[in-house]
Amino acid sequence: MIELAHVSRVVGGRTIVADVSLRVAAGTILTVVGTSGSGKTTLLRLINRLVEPSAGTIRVAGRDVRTVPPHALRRGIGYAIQGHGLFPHRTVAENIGAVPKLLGWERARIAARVDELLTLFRLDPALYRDRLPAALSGGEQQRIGVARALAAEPPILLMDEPFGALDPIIRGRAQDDLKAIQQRYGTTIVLVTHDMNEALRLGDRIAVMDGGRLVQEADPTALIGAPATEFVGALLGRGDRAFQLMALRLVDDLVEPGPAPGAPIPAGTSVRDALAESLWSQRPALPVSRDGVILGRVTRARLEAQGAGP
Ligand SMILES: Nc1ncnc2c1ncn2[C@@H]1O[C@H](COP(=O)(O)OP(=O)(O)OP(=O)(O)O)[C@@H](O)[C@H]1O
Repeated sequence: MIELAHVSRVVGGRTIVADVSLRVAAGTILTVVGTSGSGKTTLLRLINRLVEPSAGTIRVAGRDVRTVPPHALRRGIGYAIQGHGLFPHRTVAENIGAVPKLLGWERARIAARVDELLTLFRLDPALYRDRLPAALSGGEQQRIGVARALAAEPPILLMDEPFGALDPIIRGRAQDDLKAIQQRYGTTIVLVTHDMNEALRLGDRIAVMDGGRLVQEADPTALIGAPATEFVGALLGRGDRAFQLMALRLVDDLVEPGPAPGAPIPAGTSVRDALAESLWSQRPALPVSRDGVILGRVTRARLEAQGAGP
């Protein structure tokens, strides 16, 4: 668990993080959004002691971070940043294996972990293991940066715009991969992003920063349904909120008995994608299947109702 209590950071007389208190429960994802310069990166860097607070207390797994030497603290906290920060003269395998090597892992264990992570990020180990960062695309470098942060299976992962340079398709996949990894290892993640849809999709909870202050911290449905301030509403984009809600919900709970024409959509499809398919294919009801078996149908009326406000 990560706990911030009344944390501030003042630089040159300017308050860049102002009296922030929040908790990130173990095994959950907190996404941090806000305008440029609102203090998001600083908040992240306070957690692994890349910068020190001017006031307040930060606890990681119950320990005040001031009592833990920074290098020891950072061994248990993965850090992935935009621009990835890869070592240019080391291969992909050496980059990913850097922290495990520091921790004294055996070579075979490091090699196995490198291959496991490359596979997880859909990069063929045989093709990528021995390349230098310069021989990778920007998106590949970014994925290696995230793989490196995950290498020693840290219980906590701090991520600063980790998917910023990725195209929308790879970005969507990288988000899915991150969710899968997080669920598999029970990692606690704090992720800074400019992208509200990314924040809603990944966050168990979302923190909204404005001018160094934490203006709201809530789960995605509560944030969309009841933005605390005008600023949060504007950041969400009022015109999108029905669709944002629909993107969070799955068709699975809306399936009813009965027939529907055409190709089925798989269980696990979001309400938003199902509605889009219903509109596009001009079908007022769609069959829903799981593993090739038809479960029933979902009607457009039921899909539409999911976009209603509180
Ligand atoms: N060492 C420093 N000295 C002076 N000002 C700083 C320092 N570090 C950060 N700031 C200022 O503090 C504010 C918050 O910076 P921070 O990087 O945390 O914002 P951010 O929300 O992550 O912004 P962005 O989304 O643009 O990356 C900015 O106005 C920045 O210029």
